[in-house]
Order: sequence, then structure tokens, then C-alpha cells
Amino acid sequence: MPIPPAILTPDLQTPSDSVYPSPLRQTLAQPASLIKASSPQTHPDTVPPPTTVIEASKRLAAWTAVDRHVLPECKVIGIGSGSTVPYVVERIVAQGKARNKDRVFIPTSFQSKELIVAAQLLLGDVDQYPVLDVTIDGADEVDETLNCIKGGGACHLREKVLAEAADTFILVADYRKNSDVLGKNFKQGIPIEVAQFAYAKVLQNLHVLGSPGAVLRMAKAKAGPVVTDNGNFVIDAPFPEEMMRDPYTLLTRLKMLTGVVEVGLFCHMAKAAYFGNQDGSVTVKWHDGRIENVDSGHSPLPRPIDAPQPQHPSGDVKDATNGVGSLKV
Ligand SMILES: O=C(CO)[C@H](O)[C@H](O)COP(=O)(O)O
Repeated sequence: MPIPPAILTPDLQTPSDSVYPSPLRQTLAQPASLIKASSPQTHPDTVPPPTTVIEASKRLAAWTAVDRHVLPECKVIGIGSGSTVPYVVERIVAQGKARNKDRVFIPTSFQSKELIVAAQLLLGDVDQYPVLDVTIDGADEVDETLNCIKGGGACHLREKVLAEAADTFILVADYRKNSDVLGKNFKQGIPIEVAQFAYAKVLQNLHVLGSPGAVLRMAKAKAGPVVTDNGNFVIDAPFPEEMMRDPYTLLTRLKMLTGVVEVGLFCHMAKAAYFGNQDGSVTVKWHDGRIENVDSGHSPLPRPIDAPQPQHPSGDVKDATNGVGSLKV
């Protein structure tokens, strides 16, 4: 079956518009169970349903991937970063205390460390556990052969280490990230983590290499640049489509630039990518080229507020929000 083109509405041209939830920032979108779990008295038993189609799509992808890849024999598990990953943790917690008691969870960022701790799972680090059974992570965009852009949340150095250290690396995302060529949907460019003192030199290199639009990523709630969990800066470097069509070659050229710590292009790493769709199905792209469309069996998606409203035989309009209140896509 052909891969459906990513569906983007005009106000969703940047799939990385997501927030990066942390239990420390309770105002951000996050499953309430994970926020509550940071208090030892509460336990994440009840999870409110997502209230947007995009959030529901993330959850579908995450839950389906966990059900298929976080198997009883998986004992060392890498936890990615971003707004889809809380649903991964939520589903792992739902496997129960008995299943999780002899597992260790390795974070890819401050955010995912907080998720692990809040969910009362055992925290480890990759220097203690250099071989992982499975790592599940989000993505900013995934192409036909499972190359992907990561680093929208500036966590791609640790994310790549845990992806490489894992026997199985799985991507989870909503339908907007499902693409044929990298850079078509995620337009802000390839995230490149650089040593602070080298950033101006690397920017110069990138301009010459074919990315005149490369810029230092600036922080939103702080004056000055984004500083990663590793104390480095991030450059976002958009490249023309002809270069993005061969991401591996581009990756090797970028990695050769002195001062570059890691590049947010993940090539030939993932075994499968799970995309939650608007219709409640999940598209799975496998590393061998297979494409599967599965009925997730999980709870239905909320309907967009502007979707055609089903009519009762009486002519009454049904609740277009499936009882979840105001929705946005
Ligand atoms: O690479 C990442 C962080 O560095 C994220 O995995 C990526 O940005 C996807 O995030 P989200 O699940 O919020 O769409």
C-alpha cells in the first residue's frame, strides 16, 4: 500500500510545535497520571483521554508500539524524549508493577528522566547499561526508508546513543511525521548539536555546505541560545531537497565538521516506525520496506470540532466532541 502523504493543515506546518512535557512543568500538555505519579501517594491508574486528534494519534502510536515491542523479556528499556513519549511510559506503567519490578529504564534527556522517576520506574544510565533491549522514541519526520530527523527538543545526542545501544529501536509519532523525503514537513532544518565555542565556525561551514539558512537555535523563555542537557548549543540547518534525498551522505559530511557533537539525522537505525492516524488506525513502516496498517484496538480518537456532524434521525446534532469538550487539530 502506498504511503499516504503527511496530512498538514496550514497551521500545522511545523510538526515540532509540540511542547516537551515534564512533571516539573504541570501547565504543559501531559497525561495527568504522570503528573500525579510524582507524588508517592498517588498511582497512575486513571488516564484522561486526549482532547485533540493529534494527541490521540500520538497515544495510539505509542500504545501500539509498547504492546508489540516492550515484551516481558525486555529488561533494559530506553525512554526517548518529546511529547509522544509520555504515552509510552503510560503504557509501560499499565503493564503492571510485577512486570516492571525487575526492569531498568534509561532516559534520553532530563525530561525523560523525570518521566521515569514520576512513574516510579527504576532509573538507570547508559554507562551502567551499555546494551539495551529496546528503545522507543519520537521523531520530527520519518522518510520512506525510516531515516528520520530528531532533535526538535534538542535531545538528539543522548537519543542517538540510546538508539544505537538498543537491540531494537522503535519510532512513535503522529501522522504528521510520516513523510517520503525528510525536510518536506519539518522545515526548520536538521538539528545539529555543537560545542559552544565552535558555533560560529560551524555556522559558517554550514552556509558553505548548502544551508545558507542555518541559524543558532534561540531559547523561548530565556535570553540567548538553547543550551542542551549536555551544555552545548544547537544549530538548525535546512538543506535543499536534493541533499535531503540522500540523508546518509549529508550526515557523514556534517559529522566531519569539527565542533559538531551530534547530528539529528538518524539513518538506518530504526526497526519500525508507528504513526497514529486520524481515523484511529496505526501505520507501521518496517525497516525492510513493509507497510502495515493496523487497527490499534485502542480507544477511538476524538473527532475534530469542525468535522461533519452526524445527525440523529430526529435531526438533532450529536455531541461533535465525543464528550471530551473543545477540540483542536
Ligand atoms: O527528537 C526529539 C527530541 O529531541 C523528539 O523525539 C522529537 O522532537 C519528536 O517529539 P514529539 O514527540 O513531541 O513530536
